Amino acid sequence: MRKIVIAGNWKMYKTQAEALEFLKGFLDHLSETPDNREVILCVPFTALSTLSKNLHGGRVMIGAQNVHWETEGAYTGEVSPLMLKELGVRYVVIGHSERRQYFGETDETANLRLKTAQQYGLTPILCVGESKQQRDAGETDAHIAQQIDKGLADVDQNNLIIAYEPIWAIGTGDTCDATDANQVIGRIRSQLKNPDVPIQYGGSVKPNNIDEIMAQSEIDGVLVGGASLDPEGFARIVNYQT
Ligand SMILES: O=C[C@H](O)COP(=O)(O)O
Repeated sequence: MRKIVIAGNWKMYKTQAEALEFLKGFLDHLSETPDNREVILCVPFTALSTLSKNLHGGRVMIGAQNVHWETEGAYTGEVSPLMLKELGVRYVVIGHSERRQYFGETDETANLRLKTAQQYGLTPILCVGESKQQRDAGETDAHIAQQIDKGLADVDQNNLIIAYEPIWAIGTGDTCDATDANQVIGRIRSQLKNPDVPIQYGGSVKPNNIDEIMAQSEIDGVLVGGASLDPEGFARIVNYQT
């Protein structure tokens, strides 16, 4: 059985104090859920240490939102996989569309980050997805196939999560139709060497659409942006009903 992975991506939100405040409310609202449901909070670098100390040994795990491909070096502003490991980080988001759009991330740099993350025992979450323009031009599958092909070159598919995030659905409230997302994810899976890689959907996931999204056969979890900032709402997403 493929595992289910529910991850929050806080992006550039929450100070340490706000992160602690979130945690109190979030843990209070989490119900007992099946063992195969992994829960991850991907938070800013500045909140990793605090969350790690306060979640130690619990069921909620910590993820970062980026990692450099070298262990150390003269790379001002970057953070290495060793630095993340030391803080108890287990997961790292790689190749998010916002990193591609604003910070020059490419399939090639995502590939370097993926390989180094795995080398240091981190599980990467590789983000892929098409723009509105690409979707309208009928280029969704070709674009994603290229992101997967280049991004996963020489990558171990036994320690990997993929997130399908149509760019036009991110932060817009314009969720991709669940059956449509299911089909795209099915086609991504058919391109993988390991069909058991968990594949998430991301893009305007909310407490009121999570049940429908998770009812789809190919969707193994969600990567949640805005709705993961609210403790009660994100707990509802984690506690989705089957
Ligand atoms: O990483 C998360 C995605 O960018 C989705 O963000 P959103 O849930 O705010 O649309």
